[in-house]
Amino acid sequence: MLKIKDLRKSYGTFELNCSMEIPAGCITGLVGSNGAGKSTTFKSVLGLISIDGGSIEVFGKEIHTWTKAEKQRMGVVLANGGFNTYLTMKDMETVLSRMYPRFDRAMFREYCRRYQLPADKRIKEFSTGMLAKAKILAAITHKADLLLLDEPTTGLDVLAREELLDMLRAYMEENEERTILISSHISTDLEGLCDDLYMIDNGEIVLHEEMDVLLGQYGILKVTQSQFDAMEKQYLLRVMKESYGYRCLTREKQFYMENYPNLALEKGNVDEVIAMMVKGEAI
Ligand SMILES: Nc1ncnc2c1ncn2[C@@H]1O[C@H](COP(=O)(O)OP(=O)(O)OP(=O)(O)O)[C@@H](O)[C@H]1O
Repeated sequence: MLKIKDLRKSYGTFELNCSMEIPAGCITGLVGSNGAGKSTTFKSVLGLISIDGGSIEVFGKEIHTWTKAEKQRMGVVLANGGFNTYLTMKDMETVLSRMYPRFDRAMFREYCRRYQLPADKRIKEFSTGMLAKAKILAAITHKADLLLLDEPTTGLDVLAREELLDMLRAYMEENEERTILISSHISTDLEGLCDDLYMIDNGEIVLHEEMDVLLGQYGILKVTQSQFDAMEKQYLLRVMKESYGYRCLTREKQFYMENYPNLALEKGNVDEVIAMMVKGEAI
């Protein structure tokens, strides 16, 4: 559905260099800290910035060959901008219905009602959470095949985030070919939503893993110096020195559970895996 190959973009000392494949029918997450390159990746895919190299293919076509038809098949939320806040939701309904043949007016109105988004108030007067919801509505109500969502949950409280994630799940269930690429720095959002996860750090993809594998097979070992010296290290991805000895990230939790039952082993969540991938040393 979306293929990014050796995408390069430099801003001064920052260099983005990434490859990703987003398969149809999947929700893929892109997680990374502030300034890691998430928005730059999204803007590149959308052709909003010029790139320094690499190729980007959506629906089997390179971005420079896209026509209106390809653009209409995408729904987008940008972290910053990309949204005319002088409009009201009523104006937005008119704009979207003109832009997109598949715009679902009934769905738009139903969600405006459910989210208590007033029809006649300018969007620039909305609260942060209301704006986030309005952006999502604009992205999903034209039945897009591919959603590109850059930090869509920013500014939402816990309940509103859950609502939004449920909305995305429902969106996927309507058609099994639908595809989402979503970025967030709230990893719990991605844990419960995504099938696949990319981690980006300082412009580079440092990990690509299926979510089930990440949550099921990754583990954090906390070991003393002597335990570390004695243990098998071939299944360790990263190691970090700690006051008690070492913290180690493994992708083979089961191996250590079976062979070293006395070692302290924790299930790794996405945040811990990210921290280890970024701050730990490769072994
Ligand atoms: N227009 C620009 N001009 C100069 N530097 C830029 C520009 N846009 C982005 N950058 C730089 O590129 C790097 C990556 O920024 P980007 O916005 O892609 O990160 P991000 O992962 O989306 O971060 P955040 O989570 O904070 O939104 C940063 O160092 C940023 O300062």
